[in-house]
Amino acid sequence: MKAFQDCYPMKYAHCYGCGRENAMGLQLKSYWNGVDTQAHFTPGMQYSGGVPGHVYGGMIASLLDCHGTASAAAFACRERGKDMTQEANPARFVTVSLSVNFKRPTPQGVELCMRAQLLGVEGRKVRMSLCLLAGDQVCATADMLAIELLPEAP
Ligand SMILES: CCCCCCCCCCCC(=O)SCCNC(=O)CCNC(=O)[C@H](O)C(C)(C)COP(=O)(O)OP(=O)(O)OC[C@H]1O[C@@H](n2cnc3c(N)ncnc32)[C@H](O)[C@@H]1OP(=O)(O)O
Repeated sequence: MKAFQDCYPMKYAHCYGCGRENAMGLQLKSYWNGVDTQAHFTPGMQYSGGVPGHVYGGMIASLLDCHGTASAAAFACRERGKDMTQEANPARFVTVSLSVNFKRPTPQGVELCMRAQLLGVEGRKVRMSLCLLAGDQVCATADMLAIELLPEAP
């Protein structure tokens, strides 16, 4: 299965969190999971928060952010009757609003799962509900609004 991020046009494939062209980045990969989407990632031990053994909150937000923008593109394509992974030049979305609710400490050394659920598509705007799990524990949830870049965007 092809990851959404592997379909990004080259000029938008340099994101620290999910760009396939960023060798120093996290290179997050997102996929369909039924009608929703998901991604998996295990942060390195250097991404600790204030207490050893727990993941830094900025990393949690980054994982939700990058899974969200990729999911926005996939959801919007689907709403338009297309499959993002079959598109030569799919739309690229960016985050304009991300509200993270940290529910409980996120353990280190565990594979994390990020999921996105579509709330609605309105023109260039995609609203989603996201969550981050460690095993079956929901550690964080988020509401996100992503906007489709115009073709003339830099
Ligand atoms: C980034 C460069 C490439 C970068 C490409 C790299 C992609 C990497 C993505 C990785 C994930 C990220 O971290 S993204 C990085 C963090 N995000 C950013 O840097 C985004 C910064 N913002 C922008 O560049 C701009 O605001 C855009 C491109 C998103 C939108 O500008 P625009 O194209 O001129 O569109 P604009 O008319 O302003 O807005 C379109 C519609 O969205 C609504 N809208 C706009 N902002 C908001 C908002 N904060 N909250 C609610 N609604 C909003 C407007 O009311 C309007 O609704 P209506 O009137 O139509 O109803």
